[in-house]
Amino acid sequence: MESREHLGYSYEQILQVVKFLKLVVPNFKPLVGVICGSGLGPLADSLSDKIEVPYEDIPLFPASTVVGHGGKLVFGTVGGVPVICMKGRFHAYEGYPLWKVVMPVRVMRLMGVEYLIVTNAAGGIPSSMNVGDIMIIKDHVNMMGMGGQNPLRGPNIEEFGPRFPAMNKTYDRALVKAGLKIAESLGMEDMTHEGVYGCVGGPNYETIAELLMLQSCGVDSVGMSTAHEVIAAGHCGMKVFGFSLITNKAILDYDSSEVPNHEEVIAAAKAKEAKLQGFTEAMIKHMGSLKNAGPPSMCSCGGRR
Ligand SMILES: O=P(O)(O)O[C@H]1O[C@H](CO)[C@@H](O)[C@H]1O
Ligand SMILES: Nc1nc2[nH]cnc2c(=O)[nH]1
Repeated sequence: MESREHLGYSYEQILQVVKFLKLVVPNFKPLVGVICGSGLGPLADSLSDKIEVPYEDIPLFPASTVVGHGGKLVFGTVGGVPVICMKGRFHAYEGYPLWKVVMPVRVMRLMGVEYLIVTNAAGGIPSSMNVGDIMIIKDHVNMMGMGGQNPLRGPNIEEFGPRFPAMNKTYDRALVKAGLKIAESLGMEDMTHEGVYGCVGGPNYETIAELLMLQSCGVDSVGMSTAHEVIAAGHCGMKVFGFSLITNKAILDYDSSEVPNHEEVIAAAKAKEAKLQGFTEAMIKHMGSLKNAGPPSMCSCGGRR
């Protein structure tokens, strides 16, 4: 029979990674997973009792190749809540197949993660969004997925979830509302929006015509990541919360002299480091309080571990 290895890791291979990590952090069961976007690695720095594991030491793990993405898993706690952070994510444009891009999400799930916080740097399309604002993600438009590039392509791993998972409940509504309230309580309401993330393949930034098309599709922030991780997380029954840091304003004017670049993306993230750390910490504590109030009812779309 033809080998199907090129279509993804098997469940056993992912278990192998989990077994390795459980030896490194015995008795550690993370409740919350955090994926740090471009320049957002410092979100992992506020963890207490940190244990850092470089990606290159982890069997089967890809390498981080993008500036502003470290390359380590960080284990620790925030207000007593056990957390695992990906300091550095993987993107399709780095040359990785999407099943490899999302492998760490599945590893997190098997480690015990129930809540996933995805973060990203993104271009802001509405004129009301300014550099340094955050946009809490209520939904996404996955341009890559609609074109057939999906992390769930290939043999379905039933242990994670069903062949045809629903996605309309994937960004947890209660967490979106809690995020808006928490932003307000931290005095961040003027810089906080709620909107739709658009995932494109990259690595080039968008043409003006592409941005106008995304705008007409209801996209508010645009980037080259996140949707894949969210699909994998939804498939295996995690509750997802996400936000974009608006690192640049989408250029919709043919006569503008501005051009987007990765240096401004990293600089915008650096400028908001402390605020974003505070916000993420508060979200993690909130998730911890939900857990203490009772087990989360997992989405019907998966989580059959
Ligand atoms: O989505 P993250 O990883 O935050 O990074 C965003 O910033 C980079 C481009 O500047 C791209 O990788 C884009 O996806
Ligand atoms: N595709 C895309 N990714 C980004 N990451 C940060 N800013 C942008 C942007 O404007 N477009």
